[in-house]
Amino acid sequence: MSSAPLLLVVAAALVDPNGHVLVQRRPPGKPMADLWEFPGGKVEPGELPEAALARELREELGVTVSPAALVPAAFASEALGERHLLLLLYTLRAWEGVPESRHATAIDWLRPAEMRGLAMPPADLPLIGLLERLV
Ligand SMILES: Nc1nc2c([nH]c(=O)n2[C@@H]2O[C@H](COP(=O)(O)OP(=O)(O)OP(=O)(O)O)[C@@H](O)[C@H]2O)c(=O)[nH]1
Repeated sequence: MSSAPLLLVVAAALVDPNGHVLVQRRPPGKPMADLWEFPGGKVEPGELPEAALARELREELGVTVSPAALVPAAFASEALGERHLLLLLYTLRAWEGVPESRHATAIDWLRPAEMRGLAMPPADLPLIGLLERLV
């Protein structure tokens, strides 16, 4: 049986009242540079997933989020180099502040169907179809 250390990543689909979802473009110099992704990041040791995601959304977008507002939506499980990525995707419909790109080179609001034309990490591709049904 093969084994690889798990990398636990949390990400959010911020959904606006028109059913558009925020995506952001990864900056150059990071793995998967220039691909579009959902905001989020790694869960640090000892951190709860929802607290980690609220922290990432504050750092990356400058918004304040209640962990209780994060609704589990879907997950992806995908080999990532020598590790194995477990990506937990939440939906979020309420936050405080106006999202701005503090880390990403760009942000955009798209319907899930419109994401099919975007360059996104392989783990995200199956999540688009799931989001289409949820948003
Ligand atoms: N945030 C996010 N990460 C994703 C997505 N899809 C996906 O494969 N990943 C991968 O999950 C990992 C998350 O790492 P990250 O670099 O965003 O995490 P982080 O903010 O904690 O980064 P840091 O190490 O610079 O502090 C990366 O390998 C990234 O490519 C996604 O939609 N959103």
